[in-house]
Amino acid sequence: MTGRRSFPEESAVGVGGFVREDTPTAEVDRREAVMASLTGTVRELIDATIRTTVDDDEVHRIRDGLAALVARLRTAQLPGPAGIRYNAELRSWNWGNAVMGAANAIAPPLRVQHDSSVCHADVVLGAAYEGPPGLVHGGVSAMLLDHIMGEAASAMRRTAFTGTLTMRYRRGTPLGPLHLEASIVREEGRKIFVAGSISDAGGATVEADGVFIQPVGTPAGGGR
Ligand SMILES: CCCCC/C=C\C/C=C\C/C=C\C/C=C\CCCC(=O)SCCNC(=O)CCNC(=O)[C@H](O)C(C)(C)COP(=O)(O)OP(=O)(O)OC[C@H]1O[C@@H](n2cnc3c(N)ncnc32)[C@H](O)[C@@H]1OP(=O)(O)O
Repeated sequence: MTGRRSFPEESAVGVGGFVREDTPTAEVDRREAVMASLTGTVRELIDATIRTTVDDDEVHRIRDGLAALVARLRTAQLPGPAGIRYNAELRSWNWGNAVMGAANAIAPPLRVQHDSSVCHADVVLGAAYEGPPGLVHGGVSAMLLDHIMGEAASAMRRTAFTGTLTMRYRRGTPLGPLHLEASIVREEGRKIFVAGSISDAGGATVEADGVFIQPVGTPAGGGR
């Protein structure tokens, strides 16, 4: 143990949704790096579990060792999902997010770059994302595109929920290095139309169109 105080502050714990915390950005950054290092190892654990060929007795010993570690993590837990948190400087963090959460080993994680009109991300998908043999599960492709297209729609300044997501699986998406892109096609009132794609070295494997909707009462955020 490092002797650091627990995170987040006791008063900030809430269930789901947006949670305001008074944690300084430097402390959020520090804790995020600590959690990301744990998450990276858990991600390794997932891959190693899928691909292991150790014998049954060794599997049972490893299971018992892991159960003890789970019990240690359970000694201090949020009462529900991690939600989205933000501080007075509007530094936000959603460490449980299924696609980019720093504390979620299921997340590849996707690191989205925002250029002027295009969001893009490079990611390497391993054995944990397999659907057909050697290929990315179609639901995983949809999940990743939903996220990057949602980020494109929100431009990190407004809330935009997925209304409709249409996928075209042009050919199998191989596990390994992939490139994702998303951009806004047009806007009509609260509706934001977005196009997205996943590509390997040979070009697009999946293309998607999405309609993202700004919920009533949320800030419009201003022009792009
Ligand atoms: C300065 C302030 C900054 C604030 C910044 C805050 C946050 C931004 C920051 C970061 C965000 C970062 C990243 C985001 C990343 C990823 C995003 C992931 C997105 C998701 O993973 S999110 C989960 C899945 N998603 C849902 O869980 C939605 C459940 N659902 C609903 O919450 C409602 O269903 C809703 C809101 C969709 C609509 O509800 P509603 O009441 O507003 O809609 P309403 O009936 O008024 O229709 C209005 C017009 O939209 C058309 N319309 C309606 N529904 C449609 C649909 N489904 N498809 C196509 N068009 C539709 C109508 O046809 C009409 O069109 P028209 O006006 O032309 O007639």
